[in-house]
Amino acid sequence: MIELKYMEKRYAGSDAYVYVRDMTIQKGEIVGILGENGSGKTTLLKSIMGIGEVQNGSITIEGKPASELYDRMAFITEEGSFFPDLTPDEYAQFLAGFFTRFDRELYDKLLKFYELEPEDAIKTFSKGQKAKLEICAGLAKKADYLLMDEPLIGKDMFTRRDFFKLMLSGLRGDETVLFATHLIDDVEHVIDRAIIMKKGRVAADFYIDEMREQGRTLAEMMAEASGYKADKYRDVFE
Ligand SMILES: Nc1ncnc2c1ncn2[C@@H]1O[C@H](COP(=O)(O)OP(=O)(O)OP(=O)(O)O)[C@@H](O)[C@H]1O
Repeated sequence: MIELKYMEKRYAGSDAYVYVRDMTIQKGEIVGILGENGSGKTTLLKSIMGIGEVQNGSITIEGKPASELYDRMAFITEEGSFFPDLTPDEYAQFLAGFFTRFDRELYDKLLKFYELEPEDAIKTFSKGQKAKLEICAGLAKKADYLLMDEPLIGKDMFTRRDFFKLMLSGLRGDETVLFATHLIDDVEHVIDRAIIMKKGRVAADFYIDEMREQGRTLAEMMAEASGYKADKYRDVFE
């Protein structure tokens, strides 16, 4: 279980402010963290991972700080956590030494699936290939808490589809998955719950089953929670 209470995050030299009063994410939930650009999705995920200091409040995972559970947590981001001079093979050796559950066999199978060359320097990979490597590493960590920040951005349609199939097939069922994305059509059928951020606050938090029972779609919920106005663009021309 992930618990946040009165979390306040400010960045030096910026007015940005992310505040979460009370949020509990149960074990086994697959949660979409949604919201417009700059709404606080990455800040929320990084704070849960214990990356960067939060000024106030508490964030615990199973009652402990993230630093005590590092080898049961994985964070897949666009930025990547690999060292560019290493090869995927060398990167795996590093990961195996650091993450006790690292599954080398799965990692190698994923590399093969994504057609990534284990002996080439990572710095020679394209952006998409680097992101795929990050997915291989993240999934092979066999983490209980899998946090992902836009792992699908810039990926072609087939890569996105495969990603969900790979991720969901590899889960045991008790992992907690947090998924920050703008690709709501892709995640609507994958997530159990949606948390919509707006200007650093939680604007909506609901279960997808309840949403469907009300005959609503994620796109509608997003537009409502974000206060999106379809004709706002006209202001530019007035
Ligand atoms: N390193 C930083 N220094 C200063 N301000 C920051 C920093 N990182 C984020 N912010 C600010 O914090 C707010 C939340 O940013 P965050 O990256 O969490 O949003 P996001 O929802 O992930 O956005 P996007 O969808 O564009 O990736 C924004 O106003 C942003 O400008």
